[in-house]
Amino acid sequence: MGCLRAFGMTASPNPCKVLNFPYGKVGWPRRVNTRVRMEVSLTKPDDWHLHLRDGDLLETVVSHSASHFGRAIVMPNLKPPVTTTAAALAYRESILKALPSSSDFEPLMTLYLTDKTHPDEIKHARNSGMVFAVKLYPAGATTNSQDGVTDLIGNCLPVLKEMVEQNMPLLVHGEVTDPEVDMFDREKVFIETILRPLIKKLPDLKVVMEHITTQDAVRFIESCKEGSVAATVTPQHLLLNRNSLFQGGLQPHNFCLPVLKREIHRKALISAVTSGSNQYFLGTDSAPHERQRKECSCGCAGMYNAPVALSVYAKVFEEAGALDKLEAFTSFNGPDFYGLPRNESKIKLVKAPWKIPESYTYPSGTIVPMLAGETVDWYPSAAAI
Ligand SMILES: NC(=O)N[C@@H](CC(=O)O)C(=O)O
Ligand SMILES: [Zn+2]
Ligand SMILES: [Zn+2]
Repeated sequence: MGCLRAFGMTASPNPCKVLNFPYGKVGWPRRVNTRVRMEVSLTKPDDWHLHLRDGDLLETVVSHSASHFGRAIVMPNLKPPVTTTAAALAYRESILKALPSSSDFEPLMTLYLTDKTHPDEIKHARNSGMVFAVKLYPAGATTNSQDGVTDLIGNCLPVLKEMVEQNMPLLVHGEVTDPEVDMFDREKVFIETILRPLIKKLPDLKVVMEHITTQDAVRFIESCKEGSVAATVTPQHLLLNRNSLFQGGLQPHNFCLPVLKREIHRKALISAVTSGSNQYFLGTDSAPHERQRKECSCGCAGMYNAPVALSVYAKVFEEAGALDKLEAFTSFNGPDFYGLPRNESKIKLVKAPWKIPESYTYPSGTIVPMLAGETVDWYPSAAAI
């Protein structure tokens, strides 16, 4: 369990007072002064949904993830997509090469499912010991999904059956692509027309519904078997609603897919992740795009949140009075679902103001992080306790 500490900044024989969870019952230390500082100690979190890209952008972004996270499920939507185990292993090597030499960050690789993926590829993936899941992008749904699946059951049933055999999870971008369906309803329609029938047909398939955004998705996850169907939730879908796309003018850096939703959906996500259910875990969906590709007439979807993700999750859980539930979400539920060991090392989150950089530059461009230039309350300390 996480450890919450509060300590005064004035000299005292015992400046550090450790409070037991739930801290709401224990209350604050008596000698509260205006400069009380809080820390949360967490088992090192993992990121179960991450876009690391390639080339020089990879070198810039990977260190941000590696400084806070132990492992990450690395999404395969490169150009060309990572469709084979051989390509996944080569991508893994380039990620490891891009890491700072002291880092023990572990990339967990995935395959990009296409209409043509062969069931043998799933066996190779499992035997490699380095590939942990297969990602479904409905063709046309999101960034680099042109090679995605056009008819899941029609074209991929043998592969899905092999995934059941190999206990290989299917990670789902859960939106329909029919242009007739309203942008804000695409997740809900996907659940009813694709996901529910899929799970009925293959009840033993492990599925992660990625980056859920709606009350409908929460209800769906609740209706499914624990340990078999789970969901990742991003910082942006917990912190922002769709108003933030238009606040003071069009805000391209708040555009991601699935698009931000109404406040009732954000509230449903907060209730879900703070409920204590083990079906939800951390997946940032950190998805950097070069600044010009977001600030243009047809901007890309994706928010670069790796540097701020833990600060945002901490804020959301704190405001919900549920800091005691944070560690399961960040560090336990994900590895438990994937059948991997929990991390052993710790990180700490310090409650202290931290101004987010306006941007990060890399040799061929600039990326703008989520909450650029704003100040957040929680600061993830890279140092292990
Ligand atoms: N989330 C996004 O808006 N974009 C992601 C793709 C994805 O996860 O759908 C990207 O790779 O840019
Ligand atoms: Zn997606
Ligand atoms: Zn993604």
